[in-house]
Amino acid sequence: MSQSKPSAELEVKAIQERLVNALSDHTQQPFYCSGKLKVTSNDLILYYGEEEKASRIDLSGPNENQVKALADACTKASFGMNQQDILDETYRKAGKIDNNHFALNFNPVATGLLERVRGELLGLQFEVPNIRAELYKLNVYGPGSFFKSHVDTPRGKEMFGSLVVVLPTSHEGGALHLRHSGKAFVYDSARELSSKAEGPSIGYAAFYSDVEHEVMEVTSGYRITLTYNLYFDRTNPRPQTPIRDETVSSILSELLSQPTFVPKGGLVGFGLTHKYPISTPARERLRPLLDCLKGADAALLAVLRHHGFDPLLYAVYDIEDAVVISETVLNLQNINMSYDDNPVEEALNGGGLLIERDDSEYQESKKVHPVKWIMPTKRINVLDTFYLAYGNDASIEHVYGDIALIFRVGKPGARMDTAQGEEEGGEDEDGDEEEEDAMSY
Ligand SMILES: O=C(O)CCC(=O)C(=O)O
Ligand SMILES: [Fe+2]
Repeated sequence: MSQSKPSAELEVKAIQERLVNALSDHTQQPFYCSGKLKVTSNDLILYYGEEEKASRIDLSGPNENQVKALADACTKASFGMNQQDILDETYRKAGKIDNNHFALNFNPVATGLLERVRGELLGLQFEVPNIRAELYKLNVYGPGSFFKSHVDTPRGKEMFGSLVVVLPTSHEGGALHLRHSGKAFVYDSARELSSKAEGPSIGYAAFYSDVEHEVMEVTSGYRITLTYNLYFDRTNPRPQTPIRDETVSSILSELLSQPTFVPKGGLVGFGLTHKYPISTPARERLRPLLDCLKGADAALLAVLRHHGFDPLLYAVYDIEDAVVISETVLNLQNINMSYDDNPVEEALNGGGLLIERDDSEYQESKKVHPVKWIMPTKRINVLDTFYLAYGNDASIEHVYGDIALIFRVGKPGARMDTAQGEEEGGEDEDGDEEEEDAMSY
């Protein structure tokens, strides 16, 4: 039965690796879905205009003059940069009509498109939440139009993605390039819609909000799109008993049964696969985002809860020689970096918990609460805190941040006994109270 220490450690490492691989199977789950949907000509009648008298165009077979008139009725589309609305045709060249100035019969619920996106994008292996789509804009990409690489500006915590509907007007070019976690996909709407043999169809692509995307230049014709923001729908609650992932679950059990895995009890952390919208200004609690996790992250949460753990979301900050985690977003911009200030202390006073410090004095004083990382998180640099460079619209409400799911385990054999769990650093009588505060919900 007894294992020598090095081989026990190797075994723990191997189990951890298997756990990461099982979770990355979920990451293989597509970050997008796309396709073609048959519609009726009635779905494609568009009315638009800002004045009393609206124009009408049948997008299932418009003539050139009609499309040109629609393009002329558009205003220039802007994009968000550093929380400002910017008009810059070297970055985005396209026309737009805001959703109060047009009406189209097409309905993503009635046509079954939303249900299709829900199944294809959110997957069927585990809890699939209800979703709703909010019409955002109509865009016209004429010859020479494009939209360079960006991520869409999140509008609220429940927003998890975007849906682009491409209407069946002839065009060439204008392919949508999608990139996420080192993977790329191209949705070529021109090709998707080139065959009109089966009657009118629309093309669609839906993707998670943290997916970088780009519309290549339209070389001829007009690419006309509707964009929708996709939200989790809280008014229709998610199922109470999430379907958990058996493989991830059994590897986690195996890991927790290893006596050399977090032998004194302590914190265990997983960096998340997706990015999530974080409210600004700071001090926003991250906990409500637990209901909005996507893909592999949602699968992980379901498994941890099934095991009886109650993980929380933390922002992870690199500050000087320390790493601090916080359950609220820290207002790091207010932390003055001048030499007589102590930014680490300030972060800790602001509710942070110290998890690493390259200072032996600290290690000895047991103020460090180490996290055993199963999946490392992308660390946030103190100077560029949660920050959005390019979006599709300016927003001061939400920006994207990297966060981690962290939970406490007890000693081997008593993993759920977290109240008596000691830090890896050793016994800590008075430190416990302080740490309970920081970890309290
Ligand atoms: O038209 C598309 O395919 C994407 C448009 C887009 O990225 C946006 O409007 O933010
Ligand atoms: Fe976009």
